[in-house]
Amino acid sequence: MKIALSGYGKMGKIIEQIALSRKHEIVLIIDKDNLHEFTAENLKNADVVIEFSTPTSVLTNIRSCFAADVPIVVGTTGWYDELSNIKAECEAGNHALMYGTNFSVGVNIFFHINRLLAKVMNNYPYYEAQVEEIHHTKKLDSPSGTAITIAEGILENVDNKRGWKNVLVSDSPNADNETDAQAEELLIESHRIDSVPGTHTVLYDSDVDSIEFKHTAHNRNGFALGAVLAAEWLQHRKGCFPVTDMFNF
Ligand SMILES: NC(=O)C1=CN([C@@H]2O[C@H](COP(=O)(O)OP(=O)(O)OC[C@H]3O[C@@H](n4cnc5c(N)ncnc54)[C@H](OP(=O)(O)O)[C@@H]3O)[C@@H](O)[C@H]2O)C=CC1
Ligand SMILES: O=C(O)C1=N[C@H](C(=O)O)C[C@H](O)C1
Repeated sequence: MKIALSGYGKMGKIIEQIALSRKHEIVLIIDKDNLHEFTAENLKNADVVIEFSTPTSVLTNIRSCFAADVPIVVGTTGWYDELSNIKAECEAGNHALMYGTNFSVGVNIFFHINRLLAKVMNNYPYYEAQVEEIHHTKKLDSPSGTAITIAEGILENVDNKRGWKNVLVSDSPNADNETDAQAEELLIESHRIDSVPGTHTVLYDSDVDSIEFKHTAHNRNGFALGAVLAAEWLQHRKGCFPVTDMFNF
């Protein structure tokens, strides 16, 4: 498969290595310094684009792929307010797009079990639910896209929470990390610590005990492999697909 990379940062570079190891070819690499090469003419050489750039550039890049009618796998987070518009444009133009806050197989298993666990916990409302995410200090968005997906999985299955509220916790000893979250809001606590690839925890806390459900990424390889698997899955399809469509849970 001929792959174009949109975004050649931490993820783009690992995706390149994994794609090559799976015998794919990288035919175009777009990053901030060569955006003028993101043209329909250049995209003609690609079977699929894998997009891991920034929340402010992703929408333009998706639309460039639609204009060139090349399938696109979007890993970039922080743009989901626009998802319904992008879905409509994708379907109206008969294009192909797969999106996901997290492409790793382990996290997608976690998403599935998180929903099942929330269904069980709905019978025990004296457990207070909370989501916690820890990422590296270079991360641009907060909360993480993954934490939002986890929160949505809980909110769809419990009756005592309506919407989520994020607090970006400073780990400095003098910080005031108070939150004005209402009882019916699900709290998502974000922490930024040097070089953490991504840790997500769901907590259910009561007066007598707590239950913790946690996913820890040891590195970025799982995200990158998932993105390449998504490109292989999407290549000959049309439509707008969430990454969950790739799994049979
Ligand atoms: N869905 C998933 O499984 C995962 C999603 N992510 C998400 O992927 C995104 C990228 O993550 P990561 O690689 O760590 O971030 P990086 O900051 O390391 O990489 C982003 C790259 O995109 C470049 N860039 C800036 N503007 C454009 C543009 N207009 N078009 C193309 N590229 C551009 C940046 O250049 P410059 O640095 O010069 O600005 C940078 O090289 C984030 O949104 C992150 O949350 C990350 C991991 C897994
Ligand atoms: O920016 C990152 O690094 C990550 N972003 C994704 C997110 O926002 O959930 C996925 C992963 O956790 C790493």
